[in-house]
Amino acid sequence: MSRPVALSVLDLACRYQQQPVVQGVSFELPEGDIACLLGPSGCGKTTTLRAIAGLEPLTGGRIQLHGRTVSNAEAQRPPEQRGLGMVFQEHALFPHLSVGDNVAFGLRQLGSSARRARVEECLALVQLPGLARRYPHELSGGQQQRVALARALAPRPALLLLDEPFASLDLDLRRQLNQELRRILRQQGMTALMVTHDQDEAFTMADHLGVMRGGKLEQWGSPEQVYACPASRFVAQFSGSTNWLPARVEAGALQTALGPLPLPAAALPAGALELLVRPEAVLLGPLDGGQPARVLSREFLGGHCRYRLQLACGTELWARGSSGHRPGDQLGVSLMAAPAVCFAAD
Ligand SMILES: Nc1ncnc2c1ncn2[C@@H]1O[C@H](COP(=O)(O)OP(=O)(O)OP(=O)(O)O)[C@@H](O)[C@H]1O
Repeated sequence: MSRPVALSVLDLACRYQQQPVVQGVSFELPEGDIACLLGPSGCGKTTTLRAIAGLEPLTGGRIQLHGRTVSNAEAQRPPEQRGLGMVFQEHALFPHLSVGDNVAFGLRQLGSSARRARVEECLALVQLPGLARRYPHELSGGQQQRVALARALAPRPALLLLDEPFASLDLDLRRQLNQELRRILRQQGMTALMVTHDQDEAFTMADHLGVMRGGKLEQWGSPEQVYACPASRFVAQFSGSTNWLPARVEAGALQTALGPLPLPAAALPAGALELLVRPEAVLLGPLDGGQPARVLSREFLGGHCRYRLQLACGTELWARGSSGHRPGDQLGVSLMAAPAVCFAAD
């Protein structure tokens, strides 16, 4: 049975100084799921998040929380009446309040002992038990963001909005905090929408991934769908490494330098085509095991190697594989079986 929809965004449009910055954005987020909006700088991710929070007016469309409209072009409910939690990139804590008072900020409706208990519970959740008396300046950047998360979670919001919450931290700490954040959100059954421009972060966090470009949502789907079946060349490129192999429809199949492939179910654009080939879908084997290819270069990356290959027709491809090949080696190359994804040639 499908879960109720916590957040519904329908045909959202926002402008700054008459300039459209978000247009026609629509998606639904079921209760208890985590979504990420991914896209390059300036594509409208933060504006979308701020509109959901009630911090930006809409010029068109509608935002609903649990089926109730909270924003449209005519009216919007104030942010504090939306039951949302928010975590921003940095400078989120009140510097003059202790950690405990920061976390207690949204708990004024509770009695003092219930409030203290909830503060301790939330600090334990973010792995900072016993730090309630410290002040923000006595914490590391990572600890400050954990406190910001505890503060946002404390009133049990119906939806948590996160805008690049760990962007100011170094990569290892960011990875660790992302994993913890996902565990905490799951454990709490929290619905969350996070903005990021980091593809790895989006892939590890999200049940639903929205890829934005130029104020529009180019695709909304699971990370696996977005990666395997990108809706556009841009989404393909933004969601991982790509090769583009020339292809044409002939004799009821897609003809490529790596052999014929079954036609995709979706209609193909007319004219010259290019097939999306992810590097890990290029299978490397003995020369008699596929189309001949020469290794042009090899980069050792620890767990695997990245190879630049040249097919007999001159086409070059990225591939990944074990460390056993050297520049100049002749290999047999084939493609992993997967539904073909093609776009009009660039
Ligand atoms: N207050 C503002 N006034 C005018 N233009 C703005 C304002 N805020 C954002 N913009 C513009 O709106 C567009 C979308 O900005 P937004 O912050 O939503 O993008 P973003 O995808 O979140 O980018 P980033 O990843 O860099 O934060 C950009 O072109 C930006 O320059």
